[in-house]
This record gives sequence, structure tokens and C-alpha cells, in this order.
Amino acid sequence: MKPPRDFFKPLAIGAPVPLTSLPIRTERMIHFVPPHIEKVRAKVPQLISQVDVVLGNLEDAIPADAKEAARDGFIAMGQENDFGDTGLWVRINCLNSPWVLDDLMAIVPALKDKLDVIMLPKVEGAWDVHYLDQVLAQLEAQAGVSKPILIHAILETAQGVKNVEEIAAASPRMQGMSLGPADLAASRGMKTTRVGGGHPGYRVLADLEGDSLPRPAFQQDLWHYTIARMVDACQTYGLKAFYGPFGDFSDPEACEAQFRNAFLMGCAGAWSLHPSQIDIAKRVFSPDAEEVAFARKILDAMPDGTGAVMIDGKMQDDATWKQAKVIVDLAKQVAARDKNFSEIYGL
Ligand SMILES: CC(C)(COP(=O)(O)OP(=O)(O)OC[C@H]1O[C@@H](n2cnc3c(N)ncnc32)[C@H](O)[C@@H]1OP(=O)(O)O)[C@@H](O)C(=O)NCCC(=O)NCCSC(=O)C[C@](C)(O)C(=O)O
Ligand SMILES: [Mg+2]
Repeated sequence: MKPPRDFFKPLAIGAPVPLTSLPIRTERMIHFVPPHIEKVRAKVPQLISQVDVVLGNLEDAIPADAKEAARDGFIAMGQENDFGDTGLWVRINCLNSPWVLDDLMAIVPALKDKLDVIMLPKVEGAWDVHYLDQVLAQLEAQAGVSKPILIHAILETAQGVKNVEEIAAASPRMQGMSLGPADLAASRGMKTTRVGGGHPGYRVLADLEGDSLPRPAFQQDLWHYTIARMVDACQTYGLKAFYGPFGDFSDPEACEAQFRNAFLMGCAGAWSLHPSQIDIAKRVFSPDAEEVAFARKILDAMPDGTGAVMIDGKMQDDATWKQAKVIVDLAKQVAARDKNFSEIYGL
């Protein structure tokens, strides 16, 4: 089905022309900064060289009486720093909040082309994206912004998951989506207070064999269905899917497992909420060196990407060539940005 004729037309006279495809960027982690905390904001200059995206958070986790300080703090950190090819994103308040209009009216003219992405919380359907799309076009035209500010939706309500495909298709500004496990759990009535990861109560039991006790039990992944829905919707419309927060900072192993599940299922990155999670995301969302080496063998053995060959006893064909290309393209992006990986991959 073709997009409507005006899908790529600016929504306001003077607004920048929408993109027809996403810029190629390495976004292994979206690092959350609470901009109202001066001590953390002061770390932004060093964070810029450590992470792929710096995000100023204005929504949940910012106390109601600090919303203005967070907005002003974000504008200051955006104006005071040169982000180079590190992304500068902001999570604005919800569209039904008393703060969101001031967020948009203050940030767009203050940061103009420096702002890459606006993360929109609690997206329920395409209508939320349409609203932000139109307001951004008007603010961009008024402020003389020359490149379109992109939108990243958080998938964190039951209705949002029901509408995930229409959200992905709602605007040329759509850059991607993140799974928001805390609000989604509350919205669905899930019985967990954890922020991401597994739950010991969500498991399946092996059949009872004789009277051998205890019966083997296998913990299952609470987020598998939602991540798969999000990845399918994002990939269909050329967006990037992300895993969101992992709240237990004291359990880096479980954080890595959750990130790796998301990576293997097609996610491009995850959120880092604390410095201790940056390297976990870097390790997980940069392709494994052996996978890259094997993928390069496949591409070398099938230069035009067609046919069938055997490599190390495994059949390779057009489909595995495409899988190999995903891995090698990502490795090239990471190597271009992260010289450690350039040496590891030999790229
Ligand atoms: C939790 C907090 C208060 C613990 O902050 P702390 O200072 O108490 O922690 P710490 O371990 O004592 O900090 C150690 C050092 O790291 C620094 N530090 C600490 N955090 C950061 C950071 N993010 N970036 C850079 N530096 C940081 C901190 O300043 C300190 O520096 P120092 O050694 O010089 O004293 C702090 O880490 C924080 O605010 N993190 C962000 C939390 C956040 O944004 N939560 C919302 C996203 S999740 C969500 O919204 C859900 C979702 C999607 O909506 C849904 O599922 O529904
Ligand atoms: Mg939330």
C-alpha cells in the first residue's frame, strides 16, 4: 500500500522537508540524564565520548516540582556542549501533562538543529504522533529549524501495543520505539513491580517423572511477545526498535541477559540509566567478533548474495547472506564510531 501523496510534505509552511529514510547512526545505548541534577549534568561533556545518545529526561523520575529545572537544565546542556556525532535526544512530558507545551515551546527554538529526537512517552495510537508531528512542524517553521526533529515512541501501554503498527507508520518523523516495561506492566495489570527482566513466578514445569522432586522449572521471558510485535512493526516501516530500562542496577548479569534477548530479537539498542549500564549495552549491542568474522566469510563466498555454499559445514544461501549483511553493516557502523571495535573486527 503506497503512503498518501502528501505523506512526505512538510506539515507547516517553512518547516523542513520530512526525511524519506532514517540517517545511519549507531545507537547502541540511549543514556538517560536527569537534567535538574547539576552534578550529573556536569558529566555530559565526558558522557558524549562514552555513549551513542545522550537523552535529557523531563518525564517520569523527575519530581513535579523540578520539571522547570529539568527543562532549563536540558536546554543548558544542549546549548553548552558540542555533541558531534553523538545523538542529543529529550524525553518530553506526556501529552496530557501540564508541562508538555512549555517543554516544546522552550526547547525547539532554544536548540533548533542540535536536537535530533524527541522521545514521546505513553503513546496510545497514531493520533498522538500526528499531534506532535504537526506542532513540531509549526515550531520548526517559526524557529527556522533546517532538519526535521524525529520522534521516538515509548511502547508502554496496552493500547499502544494494540496499535503498534499504526504508530510506526504514523509519520516520516518516526525514528523508532522503545519498550517501557514499568508503565506497560501497570497498564496491563501485570503483577510485577520490577522494571524489565524476568520474574521467578513466570515459568513452566517439566512433567513429573515418577516421584523425582523438585520438578525442573524453566523461567520464561515476560517481554518476548511485546518485543517481537515492536520489532516487526519497526522493521516493516524502516524504524529502529529498542529495549528500554532495566531498573535493578545491582544485577548487571540480569541486565545483560535482558539486553541480549532484545539484541537477538532484532533490537538496535537499549537504555542506560546509570554509568554502570553503558558498557553492558556497548558489549551486547555491538555484534560479536566471531559472528562478524563468520558473516564476512559468507559475504566473501557469495559476492552477489545469491546461490548456496557450505561454510564450516553450514549451508549458506540468499537468506543467510542477508543476515550476514545486517551483522557486517552494523559492525562497520560501530567500528567507524568506536576504535576499540575497529581493531576487534579488523574493519
Ligand atoms: C537512579 C539515580 C538517581 C541514581 O543516582 P545516584 O547518584 O544515587 O547513583 P550512584 O550509584 O550513587 O551514582 C554513582 C555516580 O554516577 C553518577 N550518575 C548516576 N546516575 C547517572 C546518570 N544517569 N548519568 C551519568 N552519571 C550518573 C552519580 O552522579 C555518581 O557520580 P559521582 O561518582 O561523581 O558521585 C540516577 O542514576 C538516575 O537518575 N538515573 C536515571 C533514572 C531515570 O531516568 N529513570 C527514568 C527512566 S526509566 C522509566 O521511565 C520507565 C519507563 C520506560 O517509563 C517505563 O517502563 O514505564
Ligand atoms: Mg513509563
